[in-house]
Amino acid sequence: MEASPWSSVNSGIVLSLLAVLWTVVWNNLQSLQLHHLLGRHLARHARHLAAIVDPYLTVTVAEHDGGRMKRSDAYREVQAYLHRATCDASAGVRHLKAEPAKSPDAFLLSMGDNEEVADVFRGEVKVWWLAYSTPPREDAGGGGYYWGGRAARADRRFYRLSFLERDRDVVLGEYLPHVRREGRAVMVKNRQRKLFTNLSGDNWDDDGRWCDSVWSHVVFEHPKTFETLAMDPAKKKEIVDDLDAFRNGKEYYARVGKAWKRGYLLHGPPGTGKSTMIAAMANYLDYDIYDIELTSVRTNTDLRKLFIETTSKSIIVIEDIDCSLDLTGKRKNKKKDATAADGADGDKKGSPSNEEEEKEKGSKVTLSGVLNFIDGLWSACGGERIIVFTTNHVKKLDPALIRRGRMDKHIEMSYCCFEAFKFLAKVYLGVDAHHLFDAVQALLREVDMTPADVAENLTPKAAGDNADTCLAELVKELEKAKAEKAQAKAEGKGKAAAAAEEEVDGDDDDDEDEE
Ligand SMILES: Nc1ncnc2c1ncn2[C@@H]1O[C@H](COP(=O)(O)OP(=O)(O)OP(=O)(O)O)[C@@H](O)[C@H]1O
Ligand SMILES: [Mg+2]
Repeated sequence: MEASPWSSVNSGIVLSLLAVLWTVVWNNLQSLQLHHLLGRHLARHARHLAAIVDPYLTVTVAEHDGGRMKRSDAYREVQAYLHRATCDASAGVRHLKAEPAKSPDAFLLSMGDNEEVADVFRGEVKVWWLAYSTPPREDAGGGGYYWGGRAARADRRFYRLSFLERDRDVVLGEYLPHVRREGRAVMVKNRQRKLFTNLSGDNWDDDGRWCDSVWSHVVFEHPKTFETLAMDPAKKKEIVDDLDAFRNGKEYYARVGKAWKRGYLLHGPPGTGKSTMIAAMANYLDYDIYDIELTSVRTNTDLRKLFIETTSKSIIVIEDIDCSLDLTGKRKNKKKDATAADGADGDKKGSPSNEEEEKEKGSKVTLSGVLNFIDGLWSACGGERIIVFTTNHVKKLDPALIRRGRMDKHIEMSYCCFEAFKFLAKVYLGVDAHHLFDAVQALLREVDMTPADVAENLTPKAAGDNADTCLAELVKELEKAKAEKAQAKAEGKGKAAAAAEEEVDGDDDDDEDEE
């Protein structure tokens, strides 16, 4: 049957009328700001319908983009960028999420799920940001795209940007880079320094969600700065200058083709300020600290994972590296095993002993794992990282571990010198000079006392304590230490003499036996 010519004319008219009607309704919706009254939900659907006559484009920013182990920087930057718009009452956001900000009393607020805010760029380009989440992927039972898998089992979160097709070039070419730049600036302003540890595998992430990050953290609030760190002023200046050169060295490192990282080895007796120096460095540079407990790292692969999850502008610390693992031994064993395995007989010589098998059950991190960690290919990821090792026994360490290029700067933290003492006296007691200073200077030449012990003696303990009493106490302690040293020396001499005498006697006996 042939269709009536009227029917096509009629349907054409009806469609045109509907389009006109819709345009009128939509314009009124916007001008009357009805979408506040009707609710965000309705407005969103209205916009989708409007796309029929004036199409919209969208850009989605995922919290974890495919295969990424870390949270996407872009997502965090968008979140930070939208902070102000989110808090603006006129935006009408009703459900907010809060996370700690830099100041102890403040929060960084962001949109809750299904909330939307509008933004205007250059006064003419209007865009809309929607926050939403989707349930976890079906296959997110185990490892997932994030280690351990628990993060993969959490809801997946996104921001969706909608804009008119006619604004495509401005939004993609200018607006989005603007959002990232501004977001980064907000993040820097609100940044709280953090102290990370690998001791616990589980923790709450920045958005208050439980996740399987290899790091857990607390806010880093150590009060020590270079202003309160006692050491030879020239040495201190050298370190501060070195840190400045590193921080400002992005172009230099790129020019010479080196990864933007620097290794420091802090060595010296207990209580000489190695850990304190790390805190002062972090405060000076405004970097996070990642404190690695190496004995809790099971394999070299886990060590690499730890490294990948560290962020730029951070200090990665391994304290007491000599005690952490038998790093020197491992390398030698490996060589020995390899030699044995290569040998023609290839029998029991190459197989590890029971004792070694026991050891293998614990941490399997090897020296080569640590060397790779410091300057392997992975270590170049991210940039702007300082790696610090501390040790009380520098001679115990494998030379490969601390050679220049890996540990670029070796800093010896020594017993308290007179300069450091004067510094502590100023900080703790507020005095630049005192009649007991000469006595302290003379005693410090003869006795080794750590800055930690000097500081302890200079700390007022009772209500009436002042510079006189504290300095007198310090002199007393130094004299006591001097006497003990003299006694130990005398006893040592006595023992050595006795041993020598015994040896002579023994020799006589041997002679007798021989006879
Ligand atoms: N150079 C210093 N200036 C100011 N205070 C210091 C200094 N050295 C140590 N102290 C004080 O002594 C205490 C112990 O210092 P710290 O923990 O840094 O020593 P360390 O060298 O790391 O010791 P260890 O080898 O046992 O880890 C700290 O509380 C710190 O305040
Ligand atoms: Mg320490």
